[in-house]
Amino acid sequence: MTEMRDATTSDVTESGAGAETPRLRISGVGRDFHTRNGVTHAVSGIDLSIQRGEFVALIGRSGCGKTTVLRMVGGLLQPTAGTMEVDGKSLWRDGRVDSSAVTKLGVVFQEANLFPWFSVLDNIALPLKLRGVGKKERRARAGELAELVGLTGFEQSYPRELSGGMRQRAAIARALSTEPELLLMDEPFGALDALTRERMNLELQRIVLDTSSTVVFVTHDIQEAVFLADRVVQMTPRPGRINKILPVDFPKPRDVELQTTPEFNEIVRALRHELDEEE
Ligand SMILES: Nc1ncnc2c1ncn2[C@@H]1O[C@H](COP(=O)(O)OP(=O)(O)OP(=O)(O)O)[C@@H](O)[C@H]1O
Repeated sequence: MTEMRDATTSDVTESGAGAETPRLRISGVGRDFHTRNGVTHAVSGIDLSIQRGEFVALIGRSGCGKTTVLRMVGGLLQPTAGTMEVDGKSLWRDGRVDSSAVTKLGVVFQEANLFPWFSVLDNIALPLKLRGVGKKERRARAGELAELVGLTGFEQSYPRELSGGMRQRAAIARALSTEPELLLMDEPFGALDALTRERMNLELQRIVLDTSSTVVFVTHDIQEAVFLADRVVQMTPRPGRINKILPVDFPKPRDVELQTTPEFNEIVRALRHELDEEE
């Protein structure tokens, strides 16, 4: 039987005595938005610790604050309450984001946000260029990543010449180029067709295992969350809070066949049931 844990108790063991410093620690984090119509409490009281090498998926209904959490972790949005630490160091201090923490992050959002005047290869290589990696090395690395995401033959194309899914794959390759310690992904495969999405899931799993990356992955797709994650965090809206945290203990690497097993589908059903309960 699948065991769901209440969010309130989930962090106790992780932050207990002797535990290693988590890659990411979110404590009591909230974010309000002041609009013409009043205040929106987008998220409130978020507590979550993520260990090195852990893959955590955030799921929940539209508007429950998943993107808001990811943007705060990514240093793009300041929390109005609580603290965030990357490797034990505050991400935000005196209203400013710690630039040394941000360099550890790789970010892939819903839109690819490629530079239109750069080729695919130059887009993928850009973070390496900004870090001073030599031209030959960064082009070789970008070429490998282009192959990895299925863009071989399109290295010299410009973003406008690619489909939406191909642009997104280039954005993923770009985020992976620096082998980030914390990879933040917001529905990165939402625009891809089902087969490409499945392939990207397998490739992402392999890359994450190879690089021991820590990942926070937002998705609407429960199956995708359970396939990829070590823990699935389910949020509820108004204000956005963590409702449940579900460990997924299948060994890795996982094969697509896993998705046909009763054990896998029991976890998917349990999460779907939680989401249905909200209605
Ligand atoms: N810049 C903003 N200004 C005002 N309200 C905002 C802003 N950004 C988000 N919100 C509000 O905060 C809440 C959470 O939004 P958020 O985009 O984080 O949800 P989400 O779970 O990522 O949704 P989706 O699954 O649709 O992407 C929503 O009520 C949204 O309207």
